Amino acid sequence: MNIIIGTKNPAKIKAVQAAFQLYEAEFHALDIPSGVQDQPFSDEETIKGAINRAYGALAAGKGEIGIGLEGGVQETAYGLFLCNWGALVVEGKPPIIAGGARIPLPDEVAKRLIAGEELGPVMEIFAKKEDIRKKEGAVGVFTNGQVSRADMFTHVMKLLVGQYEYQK
Ligand SMILES: O=P(O)(O)OP(=O)(O)OP(=O)(O)OC[C@H]1O[C@@H](n2cnc3c(O)ncnc32)[C@H](O)[C@@H]1O
Ligand SMILES: [Mg+2]
Repeated sequence: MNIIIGTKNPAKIKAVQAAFQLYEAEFHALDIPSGVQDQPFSDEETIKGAINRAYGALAAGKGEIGIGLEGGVQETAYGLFLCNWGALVVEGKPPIIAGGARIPLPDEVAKRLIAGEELGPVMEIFAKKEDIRKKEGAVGVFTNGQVSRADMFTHVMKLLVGQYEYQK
């Protein structure tokens, strides 16, 4: 089975591979645009980005399954929360969707995003480290390394693969 992943971000690729580890699968990672803002600002926009990437991946690569994983933020009465969504698509069927764990962002980070900056670069300044989005992620930084971005996306991927198996 060929699985086309709509990103080259290693934290996301690792999560896809982990969730399909019992499958005889070949993975192909392609840079696919999300079709939404670089910094999605709601669950709905983030879901749309994940679905767009999953269908984009399926269309661009020759495979049976397309995967889209997208990170965003959602405003709430309790602050700006990280949100992450995934989509698994198979030709001719509606997308399978799953969401990831969420935590509030510190005010200092939230303010910069509300002012129009992107989380990736803001995290590099905040944590004084490069490539956080490809490694532990904001979720890893703000949970003291307890849950990395790959861990969080692995959970999303298990929710997707589990639904895919149930619906088969
Ligand atoms: O290459 P792609 O797949 O696009 O990976 P990405 O890291 O840009 O991830 P997203 O597009 O899904 O994330 C949307 C934005 O949020 C940032 N972001 C999301 N989650 C993050 C995290 O855990 N740590 C740091 N930046 C994050 C990311 O850099 C983007 O600015
Ligand atoms: Mg991106």
